Amino acid sequence: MSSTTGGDSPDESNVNVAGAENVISVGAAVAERISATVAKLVEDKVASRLAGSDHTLWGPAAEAEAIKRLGWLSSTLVSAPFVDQMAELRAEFLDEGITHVVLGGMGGSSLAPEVITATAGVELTVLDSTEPGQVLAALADRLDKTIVVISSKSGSTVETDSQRRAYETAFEAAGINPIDRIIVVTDPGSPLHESASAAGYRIFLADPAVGGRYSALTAFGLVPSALAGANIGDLLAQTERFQPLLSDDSPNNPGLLLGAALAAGAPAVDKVGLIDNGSTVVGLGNWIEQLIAESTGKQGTGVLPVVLDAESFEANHVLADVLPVRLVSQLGIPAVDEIQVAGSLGAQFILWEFATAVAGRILGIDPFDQPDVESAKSATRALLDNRPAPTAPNFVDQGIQVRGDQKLLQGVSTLSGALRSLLSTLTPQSYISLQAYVNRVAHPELAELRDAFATATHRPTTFGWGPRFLHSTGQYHKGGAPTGVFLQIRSIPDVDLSIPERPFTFGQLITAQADGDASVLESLGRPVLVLTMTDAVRGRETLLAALADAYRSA
Ligand SMILES: O=P(O)(O)OC[C@H]1O[C@H](O)[C@H](O)[C@@H](O)[C@@H]1O
Repeated sequence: MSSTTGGDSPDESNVNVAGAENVISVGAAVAERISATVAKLVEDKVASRLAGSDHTLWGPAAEAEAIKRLGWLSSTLVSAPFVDQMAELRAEFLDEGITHVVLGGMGGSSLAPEVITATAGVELTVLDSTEPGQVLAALADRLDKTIVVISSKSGSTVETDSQRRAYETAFEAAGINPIDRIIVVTDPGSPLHESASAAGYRIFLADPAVGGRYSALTAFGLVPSALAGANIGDLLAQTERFQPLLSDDSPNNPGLLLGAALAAGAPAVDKVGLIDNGSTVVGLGNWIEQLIAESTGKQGTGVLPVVLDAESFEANHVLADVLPVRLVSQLGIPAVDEIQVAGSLGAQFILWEFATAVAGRILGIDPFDQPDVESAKSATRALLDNRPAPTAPNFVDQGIQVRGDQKLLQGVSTLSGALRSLLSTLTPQSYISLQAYVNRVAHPELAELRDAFATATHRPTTFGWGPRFLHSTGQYHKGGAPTGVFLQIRSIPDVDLSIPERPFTFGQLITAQADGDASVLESLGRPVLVLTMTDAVRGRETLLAALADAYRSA
C-alpha cells in the first residue's frame, strides 16, 4: 500500500481550495521505513513548533543561528509589497525599450530565479560564472537593452562583485550610465548595501532573517524574476494556499513525510535521486540540490542530492543507497521504494524548505549554516594573493593534461589509466562528482558525461558547473560523508578578461577557485583527478572514449 497525502484531490485545478493540494505520495517500503520517525516528529510537535518559528528544534548549538534564520516561514507576508513595486518597475523598463534581464549572483541568490523564470517561460540570463568566455558572451549580448540585477545576501561574494565591476565598465564604455541599468539586491548593512548606496544604485533590501538557500520567496527570488516577467503574485499565492498544511502535527503532514524520507534512511540510504519525471516545474532539482546539500552535508553526515531525469541510469536501477524521488505533474502510485512529489512551484518551495529543516533535526545538524564553504573560499583567496606558478601536469594524453596526487597516478601514463585509477577508489557507498570549470554556454554537451559515468560505474553521479556548484553541493563534498570521488574537468580559456580595479583576471579567478577547491578536497583525503582540456570542442568525445577504454581494460 502506498499513501498519498497533502489533501484530497490530485487535481491541480483545486489549488484554490486551501489545503486541497496533493503533493506527496510515498511508496509502501519507504512508508514503513519512516513510520517510527514520523510518529516521533508528531509526538514532539515538530510541525507546529517549526511553523511557529521555534528556534530550539535543532539543539542548543544551533540556537544562535536558527533564531535569526526562520524568516522564510513568513516570506509571503513580508514579500507582498514587491508584487506592485516590481510590476511598476518592469513597466518603466519596458517603456524605455529595456527587455533583457541579466542576473549576477551565486547559489541562493540565483537558483530560485532560474527556476521561477524557467517555469514561467520567461527569459532571464543567469550569469553565475567567472569563466571569462561566458562573462564576455553575456556582456556582448544586447547591452543596450539590458538591465542587470546584482544579488548578494552577504554583499561580499567574489563572483558577484566581479560581475558587477565588469558590467559597470561595459555600460560606461557603451555610453550608458550604470546607475540606470544596475539594480542591487542585498541584505541591509552589507558591504554591497553601503557601496551601492554611495554609488546611487537602485537597491532592494531582502529580509535578513532568511538564509540564502531559503530565500526563494524574498527579494532574491522575486526581484529578478518579476523584472523578467514572471508572475510573482501568483507564486506567493500558491505558497500561501499550501503553507497552512505544514503546521499540522499529523502523520500525514507532507513536510514531515518528506523530511523523514530524506533523512531517516541515513547513513545507509544517504542519497536522494531528484528525478524530473514530467514535472511542470522546470529545473526544480537544481534549486533543491543546493537546499539539501548545503543544509545537511556537514559533520560527516547529510543527504547527497543527485539531479536526474527519467532516462538517467539511477532512475531506472535500484541502488541500495539512493532514495528515488520522482518530481511529477500529477501524483500516481509510486514504486514501493520511491516517493513522488507534485504541486505548484509556490507549494514546492515551502514544502522542500520545511522538509529540509525537519531532516536537519532528524540528522542532528544545524540546517542553517554552511561551515565548509569557507574553506574553499579561503584557499582561493590565498592562491589569488600569492599567484604561484602553475604546476606541470603529471602527463598529457590526447590533448588532455592530467594532474593528480602520487597515490592516484603512480605508474599511470594514459588518460584511461588515470580514470581507471580514480574509479577504482569507488566503494558501494561512493558517489562520483563531476565538476566542469568550463564555459557552460559554449559547451553544454559536457553535462552528458554525467550519464556516461553513472552508467559505466553504477554509482550515483553528480554534475556541477564550476564555480556555481561550490555554492551548492560544495558544502556536502567537504562536510558530508567522506564518500565522494572527484573529477575536475577544466579547459584552457581561449580568452581572458580583466576585473576592473582588481589585481586578478576572470581567468585567474576561475583557476584559483578550481585549484583551491581541489586542494581542500585533497587535504581531506578525497580522491581528486584534474583533467584540463587543451581543446574543449573535442573534450567530451575524448573523455567518453577514455571512460569506455578504462572499463574495457579494467
Ligand atoms: O548571496 P551571497 O551572500 O552572495 O551568497 C551566495 C552563496 O554563497 C555561499 O556559497 C553560501 O554558502 C551560499 O549559501 C550562498 O547562497
